[in-house]
Amino acid sequence: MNWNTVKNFEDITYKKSDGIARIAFNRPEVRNAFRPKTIFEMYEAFTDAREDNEIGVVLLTGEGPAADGKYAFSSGGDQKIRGDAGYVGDDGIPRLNVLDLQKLIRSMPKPVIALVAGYAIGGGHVLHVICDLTIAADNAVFGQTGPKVGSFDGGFGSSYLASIVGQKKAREIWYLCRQYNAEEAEKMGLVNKVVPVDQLEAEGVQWAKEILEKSPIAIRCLKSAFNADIDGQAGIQELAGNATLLYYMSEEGQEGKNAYNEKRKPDFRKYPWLP
Ligand SMILES: CC(C)(COP(=O)(O)OP(=O)(O)OC[C@H]1O[C@@H](n2cnc3c(N)ncnc32)[C@H](O)[C@@H]1OP(=O)(O)O)[C@@H](O)C(=O)NCCC(=O)NCCSC(=O)CCC(=O)c1ccccc1C(=O)O
Repeated sequence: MNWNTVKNFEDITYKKSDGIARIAFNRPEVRNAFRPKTIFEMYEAFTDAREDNEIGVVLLTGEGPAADGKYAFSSGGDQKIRGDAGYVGDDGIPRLNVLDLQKLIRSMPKPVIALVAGYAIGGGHVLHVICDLTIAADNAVFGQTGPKVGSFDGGFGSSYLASIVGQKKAREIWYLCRQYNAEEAEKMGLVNKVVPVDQLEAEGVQWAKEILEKSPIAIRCLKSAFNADIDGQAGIQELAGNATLLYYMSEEGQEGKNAYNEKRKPDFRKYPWLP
């Protein structure tokens, strides 16, 4: 892929090519742990990818390997800058802003594919769970550490995880804080495919290209439909937003707007009441 850098950030890399955005954690020396700045940069890149009409799929990954040869997707919140009420950045304010990123990935109307090489641990694990699809390298390691380090994710990180791997397995993952290899992850339905680490990006690009051949509106409606059942009112809002979008695009919907602007009564009688 001939990636073009969109913008130079400190904690992430952000590139685009041919309908695909590639966003990566870039703190390999701490296994791509994230601090508030990392998440602000991620949020900016994801927002740009969402707004760009040319982009249909986002790949989320981690730069690596580190100097010691090890890979990481992300090891979660940076414990070295964790204060008494959250992760503390240069402004001294404690935050859990990864929750905003989770919501953006979940609700943006484009598929996000996690490409996991090495560790996907803690809040890093939760982020791959939230992505639409996950492709793992054969060296990938998955797990939650919350109850070991004084943290937990009672939102998507537990309930959505349980809807993927089942209640028993999700409780095992959180209560025992074990690590699972790529083969085990594939067996429990946590990842879509496992490939050799040197083929990870090519595989992700191939999956993205296959999606790009499909109908954008069909894919966005499917994403919100898959989300709707466990996202409550927010899920219904997303799904209904797509119905409104399609209605706006119809002649019937436009008749209402045109009649208002032309100061006349709308003529909806010409549209059928379909069975
Ligand atoms: C990932 C490991 C298993 C890798 O082990 P190993 O290969 O042996 O490497 P190390 O020598 O341990 O690490 C190398 C180097 O990196 C530093 N480092 C690694 N991870 C972190 C980290 N998370 N924070 C800070 N620094 C890290 C490590 O200290 C080493 O540097 P030195 O200079 O040599 O010290 C292993 O590293 C490991 O277990 N890491 C910790 C994993 C972890 O516990 N992560 C935090 C989980 S909690 C969390 O992520 C909360 C997230 C959150 O914000 C949240 C809040 C509210 C609701 C939901 C969430 C959410 O979950 O998203």
